[in-house]
Amino acid sequence: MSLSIDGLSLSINGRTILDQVDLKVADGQRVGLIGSSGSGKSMIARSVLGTAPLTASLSGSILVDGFQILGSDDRSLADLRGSRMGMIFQNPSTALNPVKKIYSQVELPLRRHYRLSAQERRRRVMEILSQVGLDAELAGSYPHELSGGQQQRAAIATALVTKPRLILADEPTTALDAITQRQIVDLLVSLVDQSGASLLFITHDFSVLARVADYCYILDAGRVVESGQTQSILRNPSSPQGRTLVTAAKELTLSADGGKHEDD
Ligand SMILES: Nc1ncnc2c1ncn2[C@@H]1O[C@H](COP(=O)(O)OP(=O)(O)OP(=O)(O)O)[C@@H](O)[C@H]1O
Repeated sequence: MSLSIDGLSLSINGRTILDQVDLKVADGQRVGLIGSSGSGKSMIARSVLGTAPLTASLSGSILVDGFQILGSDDRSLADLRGSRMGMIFQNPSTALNPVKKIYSQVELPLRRHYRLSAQERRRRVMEILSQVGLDAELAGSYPHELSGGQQQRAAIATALVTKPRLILADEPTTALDAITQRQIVDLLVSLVDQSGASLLFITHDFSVLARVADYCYILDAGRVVESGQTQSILRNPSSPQGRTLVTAAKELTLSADGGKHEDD
């Protein structure tokens, strides 16, 4: 499912938060949105989902598969979110309901948005749990009984159980350790590729982004300051913000390698 954002501006109480943002995700494409903290990345995701703060005033256009999000009624937006768009957030422990077992959380979007028998729902829930690498017996667990990585797998299962055609992932690995981070990123990429869905992946870390997206947009203070092929931006960023983010990713990689460099 394609996403086309054109001239999106958003302000709250007269303060500009997004300024004429243009961003495209083609059907089946994986695109990255990268920027420092507070640059407006989550506000773009919230605008696409139709969940920007009530005090926000928005202008421009957001088309999801040709459907105009801006100005749409709550009912249509809720239907779109529940069935055709999937959202994965940074912190799985806040995305999951602490008093509900994993099975019923993953099942909920199916109950809400599809007319399926209990048996059909069960088949789909167990299928997606297996695809995200969670043992069937964990379906009966509460979120606090799972590790951070398992919680994020459960959150991914909840987001993907309805087979959405557009997935928004907002820093889905930031709360995880480096090894789990890599496993979750690779899992997400393989699930997205298998399903043929489109992905907008939000991060502040180029080393994560490079594993996910061939094309990316750099956001700074609510404006897109650079966009292009991820590898070419990594080699030769043209904006000062791009240079800062690329340098930070290289320093992180170097310290993770104990100071070794690719060319060593
Ligand atoms: N409900 C709100 N009311 C007013 N301002 C808000 C609200 N939510 C976010 N903002 C402001 O909007 C700007 C963009 O925030 P946003 O969360 O989109 O940034 P971000 O790039 O996702 O940051 P991070 O990487 O830290 O999550 C920030 O200056 C933030 O303070």
